[in-house]
Amino acid sequence: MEGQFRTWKKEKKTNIVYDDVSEKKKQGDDDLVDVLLRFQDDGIQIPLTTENIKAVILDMLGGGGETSATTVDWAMAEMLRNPRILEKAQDEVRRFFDDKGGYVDESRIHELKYLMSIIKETLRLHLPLPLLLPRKCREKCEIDGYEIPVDTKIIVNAWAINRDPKYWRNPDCFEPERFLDEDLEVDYKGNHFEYIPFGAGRRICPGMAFGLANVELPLAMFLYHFDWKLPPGMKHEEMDMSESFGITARRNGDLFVVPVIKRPLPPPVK
Ligand code: HEM
Repeated sequence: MEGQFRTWKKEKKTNIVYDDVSEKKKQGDDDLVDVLLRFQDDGIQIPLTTENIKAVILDMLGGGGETSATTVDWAMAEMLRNPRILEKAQDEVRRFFDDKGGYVDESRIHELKYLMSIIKETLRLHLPLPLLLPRKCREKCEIDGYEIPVDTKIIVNAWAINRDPKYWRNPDCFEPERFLDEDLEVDYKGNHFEYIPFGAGRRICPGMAFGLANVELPLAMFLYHFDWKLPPGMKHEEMDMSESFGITARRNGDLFVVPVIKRPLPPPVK
């Protein structure tokens, strides 16, 4: 960021940044950085350094962007591979938002039970951080007869847990319906150790609500406004669903799809 800033300075482009900031100030339009800087100025109980602010922004971009984007990509890929699921999800989303004048927004999005179950199933099979994050053990403990000394680095294989046949019927199949079953009460909050896409306990992902919103809204919009087709010659049952290794477990290769507009954006409300 600082490098970019220097380049801008050389090119005398910093005015763009300052103009934008002062324009926003005029409009009283605060973003996250404005709020954090205000906390810094006002002096809260815990001092907030500029380094802290930079770290928060880095966490937001690093932790938040790739994880949500990977989830949207996997959900779309799974639906395209399973046209029955895609059609059922589109029916639900279109019925719901047609009644609201064609505006897809977040209010009451959680009433879309089938879409929510697709997202849950996507995060069961394709959790973006399959090994969560490495942690250090603070106290000596014993797990399954193994003694774990203090300071041992712990890696939790959440990928394997989320596919364990002891807890999941047809564990490797993409079956969103399993989450509609009222007997299967699992949520994201780390209360059910057989399902931990966001981790669990005091180090559970702090961006969970934001991350889910970043997945729910784009998917609802994609499904509502467009029909989706695979490029000519590609068969849905032949799609490559293998994973690659990186910051997150993305699909191997990019997803190529052909969107067909079905419901254009309605004119803005005056
Ligand atoms: C679908 C979206 C997301 C998924 C699946 C996800 C998943 C995870 C997982 C599995 C962990 C490790 C938890 C553990 O070790 O027990 C984690 C940690 C973290 N996540 Fe997320 N995350 C998502 C979105 C976000 C967003 C949007 C943000 C920020 C805006 C974020 C910020 C963080 C941070 C800062 C940590 C480290 C927390 C700590 O070490 O105490 N995540 N996330």
